[in-house]
Amino acid sequence: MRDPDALIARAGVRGDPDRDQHFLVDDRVLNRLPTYLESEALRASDEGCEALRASDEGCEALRASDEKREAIDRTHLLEIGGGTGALTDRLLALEETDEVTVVERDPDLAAFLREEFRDEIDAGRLTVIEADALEVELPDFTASVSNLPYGVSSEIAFRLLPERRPLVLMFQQEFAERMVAEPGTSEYGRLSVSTQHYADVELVESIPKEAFSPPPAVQSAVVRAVPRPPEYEVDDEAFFLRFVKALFTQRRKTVRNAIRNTAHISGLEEPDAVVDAADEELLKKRPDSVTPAEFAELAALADRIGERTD
Ligand SMILES: C[S@@+](CC[C@H](N)C(=O)[O-])C[C@H]1O[C@@H](n2cnc3c(N)ncnc32)[C@H](O)[C@@H]1O
Repeated sequence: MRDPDALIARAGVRGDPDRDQHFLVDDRVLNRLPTYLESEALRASDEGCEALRASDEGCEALRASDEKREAIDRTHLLEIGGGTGALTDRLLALEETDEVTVVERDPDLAAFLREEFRDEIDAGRLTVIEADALEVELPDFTASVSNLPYGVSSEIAFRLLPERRPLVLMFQQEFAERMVAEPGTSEYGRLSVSTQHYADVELVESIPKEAFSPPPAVQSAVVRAVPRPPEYEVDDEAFFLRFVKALFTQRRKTVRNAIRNTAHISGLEEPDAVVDAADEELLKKRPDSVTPAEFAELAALADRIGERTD
């Protein structure tokens, strides 16, 4: 494996925090990141699963995870923000990976990646795209592992999640906690509902600042997202997400008042008609204790009888 500090030295750069450049320099973290495309039990088995095998429950989990491993297609990995290529190198080393595509906005870093990985590019295993990840046409990737530029991590995540591919993404810790939060917690909000609409998400590891050069201001965390259909029906996804956004602008209010007060955001002409028809128990709740399925139920009702303006 290429040494991350040596890559930075060869590139002759210093990460610029103003351009979201915090390079991973901890080998153990770099080596672990691609393994999050596998389940916990499987990773444990790779690290020596004797203890796991000793318990029936563990062996059951191991069998289940073997099935999951089959299901995750790692043939074409996408990395957003290649930097000096330390993670790229680990992705290229994966047995099942035929192809890696890296998107890097910084022209100097993109040029360095092309030089450093010339053999892999010539072999057709690596493509370096110099572009803004918010604008580039995404390739037909099967999964993504990325240490995201924090300034635009939300926008990038919501470009990737609708692609419905397995994702292993690094975020700021607090953002990651909000993505995976459960109803009834202080972290639960629009971000949790929107994220969990697309995937089962899990915060798999917190990463200290010292794992990066230069260190960011706050701790980071890795989120694994495995796509699945939501457990509820949504006819109009854009309206569902807008309705959730609207209600969470009033997270301290009851759902009843939140529906009435946010018609300018949700686009409902007749919010009172929705309130009159909705379940009383649900109307008494506050948005931060409403489950995604309950939001979907309310959004479907609003869509049917709320007379949308759009
Ligand atoms: C946190 S660093 C990660 C670098 C490398 N993958 C690593 O783990 O060491 C984020 C990288 O994204 C790049 N970047 C910042 N904004 C970007 C954007 N909008 N589109 C693509 N790349 C971007 C930065 O230049 C930087 O190289």
